[in-house]
Order: sequence, then structure tokens, then C-alpha cells
Amino acid sequence: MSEYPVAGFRGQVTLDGPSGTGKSSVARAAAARLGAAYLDTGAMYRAATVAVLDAGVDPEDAEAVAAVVAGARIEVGTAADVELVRVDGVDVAVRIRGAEVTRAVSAVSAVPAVRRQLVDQQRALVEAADAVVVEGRDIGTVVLPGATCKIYLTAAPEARAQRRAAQLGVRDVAEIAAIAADLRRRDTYDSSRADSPLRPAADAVVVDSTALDRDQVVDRVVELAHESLGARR
Ligand SMILES: Nc1ncnc2c1ncn2[C@@H]1O[C@H](COP(=O)(O)OP(=O)(O)OP(=O)(O)O)[C@@H](O)[C@H]1O
Ligand SMILES: Nc1ccn([C@@H]2O[C@H](COP(=O)(O)O)[C@@H](O)[C@H]2O)c(=O)n1
Repeated sequence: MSEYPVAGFRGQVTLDGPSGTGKSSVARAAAARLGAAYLDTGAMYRAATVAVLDAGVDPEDAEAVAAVVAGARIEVGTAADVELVRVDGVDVAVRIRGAEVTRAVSAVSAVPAVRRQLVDQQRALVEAADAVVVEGRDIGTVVLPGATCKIYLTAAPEARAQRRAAQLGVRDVAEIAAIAADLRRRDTYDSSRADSPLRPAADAVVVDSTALDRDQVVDRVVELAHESLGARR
């Protein structure tokens, strides 16, 4: 366990990285330890994707996607211990984790108008908190370039696929290979788009979680958050 117990942190921690590196689980636990709010920006892009699918629009049709998302009311909570995600008042917290949404979300999130809309919303949510942990793909580079503490979380592709398989209760080798291929597909899409591609901020600390368990990564994030306050003094 870290020497730092709880709370006392005032600032912004950004946690970016490829799919399946542990961002959500680590960010949520670190926020709870720091007494901070927690923002899952991926959940916002997933919620926008629900609106697009329900409108019957092709996720690759950028103009139509932008129009649908502009008209959708996307709400996410910022409490570390409750998952709240709604589209036009409907709870979609479970649905956004499904395969249909996961397949389409990278295309929707590549649309610049969608990003502008959701980034504005993300900054407003962050502004309302004294302390916050925000996870995504472009938080340290675009959403909060002046954040107190920037972390880029990585892990070997095989470790990520194994963890996702364990999370889904999958043991079949062919299914694990399909999970690995889907992680690769999403990372390639997210890191090659023109607007806000996935990449580490120049001033981010890279944390490789391949050989660390979840609690060790949370300890490191909490430690880096506290150290960053010292660095600012
Ligand atoms: N260091 C770790 N060691 C082992 N398992 C981990 C570790 N960190 C996270 N996990 C587990 O790996 C799985 C994937 O983690 P999580 O969903 O947090 O990743 P993510 O980066 O947010 O993924 P995505 O970007 O696809 O949403 C979860 O079951 C989580 O509990
Ligand atoms: N800041 C972000 C966060 C997410 N995305 C896109 O959403 C997808 C889903 O994210 P998860 O973290 O929930 O897996 C992700 O693959 C990106 O396409 C984004 O663009 N920017």
C-alpha cells in the first residue's frame, strides 16, 4: 500500500492509454483513495454511440453521426462509487459495454464535431470538482493540457487480452485471440485518427502495468498524484 492514506489531494489526474490497460478500474479506485471525483470519458463516447445506433445511422457517416449526437442529451456521473450513464434520460450503463457499441465507438469518436461537443462537456464537469481523476485517450494531450498529474498507462497486448478475457469469463483460445484482435483494431483506429489521436502527452509519466497487479498500479497513481502537488510548490 502507498504511504499516502486518503484525500488531501486537490488537482487533476489524467489517465490515458490503449484499450484494456486498466484505466477504468485503476482510475475509479485511485479517485476513491484520493477523495476525488472520477470521470470516464470513454463512457461518454459509448453513450453517443448508443444514440447513433438507435437513430439507425451508419457510424462511418460523419455528418449524420454529428447531427444525431448534437441532438442527444448525454449525462455521466462523476462519483467514483456509482456508475451513471444516460442518453436522453434512459439508463445505458450496461448497454454501453456491449459488443455492438464497442464495435462502433471508435468511428463515432473520430468525428471532430462529436469530440468538440463532448470535450466541452468534460471540461465543464472537471471545472465543477476540486479534485478529479479523468480517464480516456486524449485527456493529457487535449482535454486538460494543464493537468496537475498526467499518466499514460500501458500493458503488453497479451496481458491486456488475458485480463479482458478473465473479465468476460472467456477461456477458449480462439475467443481470446478474437479479443486480442479487437483490442488491436480499436487501438489502431484510436491512434491513427486525425483529431486527438491516442498518444502520450510529452509530460506524461508512463506506467507499464504488465507485471503489476491492479492494487500496485493504484498505489503508483496515488503516489504520482501526491508527488505532482509537491512538484508544483
Ligand atoms: N494491473 C492489473 N492486473 C490485472 N488485471 C487488471 C489490472 N488492471 C486492470 N485489470 C483488469 O483488467 C480488466 C480491464 O480493465 P479496465 O476495463 O479497467 O481497462 P480499460 O483500460 O479501462 O479498458 P477500455 O479502454 O477497453 O475501457 C478489468 O477486469 C480489470 O479489473
Ligand atoms: N477520451 C476518449 C475516451 C474514449 N474514446 C473513444 O471511446 C472508445 C471507448 O473508450 P473506453 O475507454 O470505454 O474503452 C475508445 O476506443 C475511443 O474510440 C476517445 O476517443 N477519447
